[in-house]
Amino acid sequence: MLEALKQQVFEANLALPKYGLVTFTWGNVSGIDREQGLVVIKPSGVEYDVMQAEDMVVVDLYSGAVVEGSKKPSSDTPTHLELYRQFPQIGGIVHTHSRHATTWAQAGRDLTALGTTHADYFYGTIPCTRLMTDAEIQGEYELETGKVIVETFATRQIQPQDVPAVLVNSHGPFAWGSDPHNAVHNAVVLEEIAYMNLFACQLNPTIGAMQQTLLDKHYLRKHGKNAYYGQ
Ligand SMILES: O=C(CO)[C@@H](O)[C@H](O)COP(=O)(O)O
Repeated sequence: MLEALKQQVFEANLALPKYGLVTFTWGNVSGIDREQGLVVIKPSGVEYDVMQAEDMVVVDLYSGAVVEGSKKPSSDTPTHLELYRQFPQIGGIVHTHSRHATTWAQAGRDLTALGTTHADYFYGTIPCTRLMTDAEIQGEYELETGKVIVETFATRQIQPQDVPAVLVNSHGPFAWGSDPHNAVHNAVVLEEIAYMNLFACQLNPTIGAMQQTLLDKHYLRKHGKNAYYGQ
């Protein structure tokens, strides 16, 4: 069942160490079959260099129950599932601890759009969430992490298809896209932007957001008026 999606998710997970986004077994990528209401995700704690496509775990979008696979699904599975349920346009999600994006997340700082590299992929600020409460952390932590991401986009009126990434405060980045490969692509660009912003802000501490006209030009020429993955 879902062999093609398992292969896609497997290859997307292998791209994380390839692009230097993870160390050890950190990070995870998932994909979704919305017709069947099933999510395929990386197994928990498995080294990338021994991982196989058949190790991918299939879980139910709504219950989170494992419907196929012998290994434990990623510890971040409830976060992925909440994002799929609340962001119906996305087809793939990636979580990493890529060092520069995680640095901004630990600092509790948004990634402001400072240049066209950002504008080509993200239509404005990439938000950092609020700190989670003790109750959220001590409760269903991973589910609550997903909820605080959704809350951030709702309260700041940011469309997830226009800004396919977030920094979870004190934790790290999540990125998403039309499929697992696209989600990883966005995660790689996010890390590049985090790296460049770090030095741009040091070189010019008073730097502000880029011109709206330039942001519009670069994002809309690539993604179109619907701003939905290049439509
Ligand atoms: O967020 C984290 C750790 O803080 C994750 O990146 C884990 O390190 C990955 O766990 P598994 O996917 O292997 O369960």
